Amino acid sequence: MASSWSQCPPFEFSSKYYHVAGDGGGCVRQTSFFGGKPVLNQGVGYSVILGFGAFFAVFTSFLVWLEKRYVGSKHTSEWFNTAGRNVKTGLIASVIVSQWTWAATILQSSNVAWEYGVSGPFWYASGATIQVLLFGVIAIEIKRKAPHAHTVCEIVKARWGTAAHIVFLSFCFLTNIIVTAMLLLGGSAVVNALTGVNIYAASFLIPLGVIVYTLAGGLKATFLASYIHSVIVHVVLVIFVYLVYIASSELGSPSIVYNRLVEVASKSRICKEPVSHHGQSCGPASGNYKGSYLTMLSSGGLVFGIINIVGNFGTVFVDNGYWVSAIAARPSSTHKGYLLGGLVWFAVPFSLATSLGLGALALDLPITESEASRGLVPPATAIALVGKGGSVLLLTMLFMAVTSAGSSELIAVSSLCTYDIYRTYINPDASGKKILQVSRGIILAFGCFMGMLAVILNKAGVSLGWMYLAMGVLIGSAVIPIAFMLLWRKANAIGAILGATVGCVLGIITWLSVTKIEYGRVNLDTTGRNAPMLAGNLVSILTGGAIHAICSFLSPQNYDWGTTKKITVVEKEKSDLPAEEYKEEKLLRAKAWIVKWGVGFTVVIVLLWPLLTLPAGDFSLGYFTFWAVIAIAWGTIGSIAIIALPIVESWETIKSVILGMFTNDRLMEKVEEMNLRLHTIMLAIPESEKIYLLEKEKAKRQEASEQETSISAAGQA
Ligand SMILES: NC(N)=O
Repeated sequence: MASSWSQCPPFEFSSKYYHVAGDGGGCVRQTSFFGGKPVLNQGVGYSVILGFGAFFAVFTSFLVWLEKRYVGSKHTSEWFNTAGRNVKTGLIASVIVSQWTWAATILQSSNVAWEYGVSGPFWYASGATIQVLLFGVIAIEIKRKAPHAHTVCEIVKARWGTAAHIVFLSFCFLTNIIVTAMLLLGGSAVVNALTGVNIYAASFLIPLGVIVYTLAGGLKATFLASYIHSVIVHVVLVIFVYLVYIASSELGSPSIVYNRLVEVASKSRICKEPVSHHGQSCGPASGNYKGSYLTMLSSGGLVFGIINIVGNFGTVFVDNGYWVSAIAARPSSTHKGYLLGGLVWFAVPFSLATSLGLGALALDLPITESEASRGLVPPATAIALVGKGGSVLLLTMLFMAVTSAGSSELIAVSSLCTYDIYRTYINPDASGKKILQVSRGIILAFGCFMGMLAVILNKAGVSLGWMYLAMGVLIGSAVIPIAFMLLWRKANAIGAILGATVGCVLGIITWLSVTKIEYGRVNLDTTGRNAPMLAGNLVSILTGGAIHAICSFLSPQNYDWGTTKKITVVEKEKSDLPAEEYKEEKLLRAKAWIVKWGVGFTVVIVLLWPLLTLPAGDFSLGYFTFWAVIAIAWGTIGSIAIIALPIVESWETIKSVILGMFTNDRLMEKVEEMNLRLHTIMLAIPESEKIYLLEKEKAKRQEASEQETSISAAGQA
């Protein structure tokens, strides 16, 4: 610790980031953390991008083949786009977690921790969890009111007609483009900063492996890959959380982190040039109670929280990916999958940013505003704590997040193009084979487009942080109309169209006007500030909903979901699902369950929890330790649940695949052929089935009585 503030370095623990100027210019802080120099060589960068990409392409395609070979799934267009509508709770939860874990979840959450302190990770996590919990209600309504739909826009068209279909299709595509852009902006910036791989090359190469496995296996492939990605993300998450709060020699306990956070935010700290530079963290946090990083009383944190809530409603409710996952879920698993997925996902930004984001402040790293906005806070902390190993871990985690969320975006766009454009407007009688061909063509085309988009945005200087705040202004207006579609029978088409379009235009006008009034000029920097973003986000979502509500009250539709129930499947197949899965009473019970728990947890995490923290003001050491323990426990328990549950639930399938793999293939073929012959014989002779069942029963009884005899003989001996 420094004995005096004028001393250089100001803190011994961060001495390597300061030096004394030779010309008597005093204490000088390093001007940036990365200084434009990568810590890893380009070979590591290409190995991660291409190596993991190739590995997942081969491995996931292999898993899909195993499923086809030993479980007997038929690879029809329905299977490709809906995964058989039979996916269980654990896998759905893991899919939700990996689909919702973006580059921003890992990077931007730590950026807001670095800006606002403890409130940043909290508002990031709570402000983006509630949408998933509440979407559970929509997911059950899909099962009740549009059980054969493939996309959200099919439901829009069935209920509100062609004009609304075109409007909402545009909003859905815009959402996919925004999310994809953020994935690649974050992914390419970190790969470039850590390894020096050209940012444009990274933008094109990251989606490559994803395209291959999504092409090969469709939705099921992305689900299987998502599970593996989730496992890796959670293992790395736990490693980082334990490093910061338990194991690292640089930090290693909540009390060290706490004391350092108090020291770096001290009012008496000198923050003039060159002891610190503009945009680096130094001294009290502006807008926070007593300038402390250890308080929930942060105006910046709260404003970010509100923007975050609005924007993320858009990227869940208007992203076809979440509709596709709900459609793929087994009806009895849907609501539980979304609740579990949401609660486990909370840990990713909360636990990770409470560790790596606060860690960056506690280590007094010389990160610049521009580095933070590009998502470089967590890699900086990872490097400061464990050197190159840390950067490889973070790179791996980020690659998993980008590729699994990217594959979900590919499927979301492909199903929209296939069912809502091709099957609706071009070839309504398309066969399953044709649908499959088109789905694959779109995946390839959108995959290439993803790369080009990232290049354009990187060239335009758009950062991940800017895009993250702007998303709600652009798509927020479509959220309430889309929710009304399945929840409110009075909601009419004209209100939905006006709400979404006028809300969006008003949101953009407000955003740019507030920027001009507040800062005098409109550019990427000023439009990215909190006040204009807050105004634009709120106007967009609220006017969208208000316009739709007013129009619907004036001219209610009084809809009975008759046309949405008539949406047809392409290939009619015998489903493995028992008919009672779709029984109305069962689905109503599931709806009541998710309303209770989804709304309950929403109230707890966006109202109760923050309100209860207010009396704490500036956290004491004990309070912060409790906070850190929650972050550690949530991260650990969530990780165990998301890793173990899908395996436990699918254990029978895994066993039969393993058995199949280790049994002679030719033998399996013979058994299958014999089975087919016997089946044909039984069909031809109806009594044979009855005789077979009687014989089976007789054999069972005989076996049981033989066992009893041998047990009593053993007892007598
Ligand atoms: N998925 C998000 N908002 O990180």
